[in-house]
Amino acid sequence: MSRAQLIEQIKQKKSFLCAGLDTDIDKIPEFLLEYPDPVFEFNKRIIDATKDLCIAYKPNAAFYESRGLKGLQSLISTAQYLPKDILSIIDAKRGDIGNTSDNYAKAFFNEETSGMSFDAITVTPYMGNDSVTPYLKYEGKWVIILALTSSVGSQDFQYLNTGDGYLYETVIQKANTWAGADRLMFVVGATKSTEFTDIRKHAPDNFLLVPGIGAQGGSLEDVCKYGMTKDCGLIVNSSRGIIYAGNGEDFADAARAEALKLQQQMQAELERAGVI
Ligand SMILES: O=C(O)c1cc(=O)[nH]c(=O)n1[C@@H]1O[C@H](COP(=O)(O)O)[C@@H](O)[C@H]1O
Repeated sequence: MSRAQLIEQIKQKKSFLCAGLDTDIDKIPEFLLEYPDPVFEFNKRIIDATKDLCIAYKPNAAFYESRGLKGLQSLISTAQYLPKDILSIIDAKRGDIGNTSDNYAKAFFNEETSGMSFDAITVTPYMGNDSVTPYLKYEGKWVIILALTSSVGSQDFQYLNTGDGYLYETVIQKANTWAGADRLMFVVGATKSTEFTDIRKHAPDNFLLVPGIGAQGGSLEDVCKYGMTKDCGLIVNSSRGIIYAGNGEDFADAARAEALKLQQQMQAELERAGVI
């Protein structure tokens, strides 16, 4: 998906909401366990109920890989079911030497070999340039680099002072020499809202994938105040807050109600910033 198509989706839906499909088989409503693939059935109903409100979906690979072959099948079915006009992000947080990254890229971007063709992948920057460029060989696909995460452990490395600012700032500056804002995004946790001003100095045009609202305590209002650009520039994720909003037969309606609340707040922020 191109940057222009992403921005068009945001304007059309008046939303920059990403629903995180962190689907845990132990947390889904019990009646779904009778279906041949309960996790896919859950995802399918969540997608159907929220697709007019979301501009992205982000399955987190861990929740699928932990179930072995069955989990992989749920992920492949989900990847194939996701609407083509909505940004699909595989949250895999990969990072390795070039030929290994080539294979991670094949796994998530090459439908012919793996059955999956996501639009974007989350990548850790620790191994540098040659660990990231293999993903960029795929025309039209996005790399989303971890910059400043929502985790408490972000203090351990990301805030190390390099003598020229924090390490996360170096990550953003360096990565922006590998590709443009039409191919690269950065992950910045919603719990880091005051740092968004700094981040925008290094990444004025990049879209930022922002997890950490809801369950992790980040504020949507602050993220928008410090991080929104004229093109919106934000994709804000909520996983547990949406998908586990309900636990009965009507779980998809409950998920929709939560997504709608977020979309309405997002619409107000987009109007305030003059994006729409
Ligand atoms: O890359 C991510 O998406 C990510 C980065 C980060 O800094 N913090 C973070 O929570 N995430 C992911 O975002 C999702 C957050 O889920 P909830 O806290 O349930 O909304 C999970 O899939 C996390 O793995």
